[in-house]
Amino acid sequence: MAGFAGRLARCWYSGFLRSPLQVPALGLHVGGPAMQTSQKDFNNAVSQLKLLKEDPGNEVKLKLYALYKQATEGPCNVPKPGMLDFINKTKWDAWNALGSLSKEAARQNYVDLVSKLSASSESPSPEAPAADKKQPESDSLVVTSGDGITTIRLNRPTKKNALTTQMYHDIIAALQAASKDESPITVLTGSGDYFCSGNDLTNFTSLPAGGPEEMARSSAVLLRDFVNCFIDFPKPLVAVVNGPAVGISVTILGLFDVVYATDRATFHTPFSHLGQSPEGCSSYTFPKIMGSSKAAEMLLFGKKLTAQEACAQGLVTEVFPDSTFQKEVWARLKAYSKLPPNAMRISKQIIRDREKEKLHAVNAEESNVLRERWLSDECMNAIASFLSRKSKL
Ligand SMILES: CCCC/C=C/CC(=O)SCCNC(=O)CCNC(=O)[C@H](O)C(C)(C)COP(=O)(O)OP(=O)(O)OC[C@H]1O[C@@H](n2cnc3c(N)ncnc32)[C@H](O)[C@@H]1OP(=O)(O)O
Repeated sequence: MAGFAGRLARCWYSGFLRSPLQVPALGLHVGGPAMQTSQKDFNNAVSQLKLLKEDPGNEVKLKLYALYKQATEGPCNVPKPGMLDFINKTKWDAWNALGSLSKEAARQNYVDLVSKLSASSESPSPEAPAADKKQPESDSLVVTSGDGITTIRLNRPTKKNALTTQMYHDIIAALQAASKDESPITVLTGSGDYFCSGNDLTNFTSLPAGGPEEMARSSAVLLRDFVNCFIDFPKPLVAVVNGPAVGISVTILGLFDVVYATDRATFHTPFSHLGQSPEGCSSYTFPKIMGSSKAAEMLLFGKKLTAQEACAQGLVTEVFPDSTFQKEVWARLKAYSKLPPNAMRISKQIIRDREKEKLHAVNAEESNVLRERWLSDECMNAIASFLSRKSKL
């Protein structure tokens, strides 16, 4: 795993797994023979955890961390980390939530959990779709060309195609390449049941050396560069919205030429819930597309639209039944891709050029405002709450 995704994974692993795996289980007060057995089982479980074939996910890792601390040190006895220290605060919350659970009970729970994980990693669930298992995390973006269409596919179905920092960079590179390639049409779509769940909220957990301010500054630059690519994209750009869309994956739709959606799709911009503010030029494009009060209901109050509502309000071009969505949409796009490419480009240029300067100014302003928002208590609390599994949209 490379780049930011790799750093992020290391960060979570070092946070949640290093203690149970690498710290020897010292300091346990071993009493009678029953407790010795428990101590031995616990040590075995600590070793067994290293052999797991699959990453158990952050929620489970957090549970393991808390039980390990409780089993080895007893009830949480360290000061609560500051609000900006997301990882350590989340870990502290999990440990503290175990209250006065005895060391013995924590050891037992830890052993039970590891044994459950070992059993399920040996016999994978028959219901799990084979495609999911084949998708390595490093292939988070897949770009293909054929039939006159370049397709940029978000490919993190197990995370609902949430956008990692690496993916923003990869999408920028893919759009730059697509703007110069042979295909007359470019498509953005998603793998699995979601189009995209927006910004990956764990992007904010790996603080750079410059601290939260540097994290906010570099994220604002990345956001601005990312959205600029959509503003400047010179060819017909089509969104094939294969499922629910959240956050930035909704706002950028205002910069697409055409948006096709399955009737399963929903469109959700919960910026206030997250202590954030609109991006993707939506503070300008949404009121223009759907009128100011409908836009306000989405951008201020986080109203989630169905595909039909989004279509009625002009954000979506056409809605298709989910059962025929892929077949109908791709057949139509293949036909459109045979139209004269220069005529399509020039028509897009006339439409877009009138707006370009304004869109760049809006993008720069939205990115600056978000830079401040990301440092606010409202935003920090919302992210910490999602990461500690206390909230979901
Ligand atoms: C640098 C540029 C910054 C631009 C800023 C943009 C702003 C935004 O985009 S705001 C929108 C941010 N997105 C969210 O707040 C969505 C958070 N996710 C959810 O509320 C839910 O996951 C869901 C409603 C999207 C789906 O719920 P469901 O029950 O169907 O599935 P889950 O079990 O929750 O998800 C599966 C898996 O995926 C992980 N995940 C989903 N979305 C995100 C996300 N945005 N960031 C990080 N991780 C996400 C979720 O944690 C699960 O992971 P585990 O299996 O490891 O638990």
